Amino acid sequence: MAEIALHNLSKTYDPGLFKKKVKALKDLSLEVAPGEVFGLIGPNGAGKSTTIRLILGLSRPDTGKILFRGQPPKGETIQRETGYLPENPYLYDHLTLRELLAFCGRVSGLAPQVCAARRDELLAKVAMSEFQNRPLRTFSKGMLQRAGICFALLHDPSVVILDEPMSGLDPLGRKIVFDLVMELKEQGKTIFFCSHILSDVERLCDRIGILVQGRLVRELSHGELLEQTRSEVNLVLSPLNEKQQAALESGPGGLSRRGSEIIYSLPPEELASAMERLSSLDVRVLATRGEKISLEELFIQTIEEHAA
Ligand SMILES: Nc1ncnc2c1ncn2[C@@H]1O[C@H](COP(=O)(O)OP(=O)(O)OP(=O)(O)O)[C@@H](O)[C@H]1O
Repeated sequence: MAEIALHNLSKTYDPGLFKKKVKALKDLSLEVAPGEVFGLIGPNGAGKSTTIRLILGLSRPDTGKILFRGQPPKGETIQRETGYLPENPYLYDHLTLRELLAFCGRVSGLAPQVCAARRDELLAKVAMSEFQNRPLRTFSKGMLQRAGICFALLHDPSVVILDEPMSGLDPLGRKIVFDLVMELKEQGKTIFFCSHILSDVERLCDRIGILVQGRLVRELSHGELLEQTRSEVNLVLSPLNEKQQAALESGPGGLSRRGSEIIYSLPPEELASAMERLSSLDVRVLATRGEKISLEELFIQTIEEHAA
């Protein structure tokens, strides 16, 4: 049974009189299995945070349903079972980090000794032990992010939902959080996260969904991603006439357009014969691109294909 199942969710925001309604999600369906790491990626405004808010019951869908372990989620189940890091954690400014975590432990019903042990462990992991007695209003963006991570994980939730966990972190902070998420994955936690840092998504996720303008336009398992991003030579070609295009389309490799560029993609072993074919067709190669399609390129291709 799926840990989280979203069935045909739609969500429209109505910003008020004379303002255009925003269709943030359109018929979104996806499932996250227990112990799976699911990465939802998409351009700004694609609907990622909206999806998270719906999963957590912080906002209601217009249509569709959400199931948590096969049941409509109840507030206390979500609170107990999930840990949530929002995109911009809003934490109580006047508390110190230590006070915040003590408060969080009490609300979650943790015994004081358990809470103290979890607090010390998490603070050490995100390298924040030395700042625990400082009020949160004195924290930088990256420090708040690390504090938010401790807040989300203190009660040892089985499902972890992270909205841009690397936001505002320096390279060392990013590595710390990356390692922490990897550790959660190894512990078998179910993780749902959104990030614009695609190299992290690629390394951490068992499955990736690409959201464009509120629609899930592509879903890939890690294996499918490796297959998609296998080695490939991308040649940027001079403009093609119909005859040249037809000749190239009938041979190995694929033609696609990226912006104004015409790209001819083929496996490296086909390169020599392709160059001969291009020369005989009088097609010029303007540039040769990276030999591996990165998730970044796949992401941009997908957005260009689906953006209206
Ligand atoms: N409370 C709101 N009222 C009106 N429109 C909203 C509201 N919240 C989000 N939106 C709109 O819904 C769409 C989806 O927003 P959402 O925050 O889910 O996108 P996102 O994918 O998380 O973007 P980002 O990557 O920039 O964080 C956007 O067009 C946004 O402007």
